[in-house]
Amino acid sequence: MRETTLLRGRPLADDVLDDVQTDLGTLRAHGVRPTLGTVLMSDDDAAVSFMDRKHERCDAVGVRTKRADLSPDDSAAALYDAVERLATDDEVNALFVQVPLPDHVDAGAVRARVPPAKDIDCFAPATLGRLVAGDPLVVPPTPAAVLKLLSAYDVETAGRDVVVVGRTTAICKPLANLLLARGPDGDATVTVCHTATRDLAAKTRTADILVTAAGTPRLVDASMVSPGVSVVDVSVNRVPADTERGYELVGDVDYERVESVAGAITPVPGGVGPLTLAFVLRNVVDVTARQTGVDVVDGP
Ligand SMILES: Nc1nc(=O)c2c([nH]1)NC[C@@H]1CN(c3ccc(C(=O)N[C@@H](CCC(=O)O)C(=O)O)cc3)C=[N+]21
Repeated sequence: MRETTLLRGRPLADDVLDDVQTDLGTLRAHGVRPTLGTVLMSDDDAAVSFMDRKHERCDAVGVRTKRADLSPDDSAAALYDAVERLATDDEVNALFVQVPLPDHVDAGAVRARVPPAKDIDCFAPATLGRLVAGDPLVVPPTPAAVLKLLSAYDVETAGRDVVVVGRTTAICKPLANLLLARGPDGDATVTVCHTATRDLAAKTRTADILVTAAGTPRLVDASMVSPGVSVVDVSVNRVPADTERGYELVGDVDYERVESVAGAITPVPGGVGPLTLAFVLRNVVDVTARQTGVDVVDGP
């Protein structure tokens, strides 16, 4: 009987957070306590909950936070102001703008206001550009989580065919570029699929490694993958269900059916999600260390 490897994110997240704690201790010894500024412009339950979780995590490890929450009906100018305030606040080391933003705001105008030195998500054009150029200042939390899962479970990327389903600037574009880069965690042949892709199944079947970040429950069924594929399901979709919370969390992959075909697969929840959160903290520590000139273990 072939065993499918479960690509669990939680134990890896604990390891990342252990290092973060060590490095926060080092920063404290130098009189530095990082502050994360966050911006949210959504009243979607999942978006608010992700933001709450980030702040809880920061509180738990002693990272200060400044939180700007806006209503999706607020003006674009109110958003630019909120970003500008955190960008120019000397107490704020790290800045995180949660996406998606409402359609009536110019995302480019928001990106332009994020100082590269405070950027933990490659949200500013300069930090995303550096990543694409092969010289990243930071690696965004979700792509970092995907690469960590692959390397920790010895899923080789070099020379292998990776199919990414989704084309977001926050996740898929940086991830595809990192997988494409020369060197460890890279050297892959990368195909990026999206809503206009013809015959998605024909593409996903070519994958040695399939990464889904489309936000569409049950998009990928067992007929769409080849035996032995390593599946990293990034999406954490809430679907209505007869549970206490009124919903359950599922990825883009039909887990029950695909699991029996795959060689390795992430659980949802408990896969990429917890590790993403840990890398938010990792990046807060790294940008703070860089700004203050303190050497930390995993620093830049
Ligand atoms: N600029 C930006 N960067 C992001 O990385 C980003 C974003 N915007 N917007 C919103 C989405 C959502 N997201 C999640 C991260 C972790 C969990 C997570 O930890 N999920 C747990 C379960 C959570 C639960 O139980 O509700 C898990 O997968 O095990 C969920 C969702 C990051 N996002």
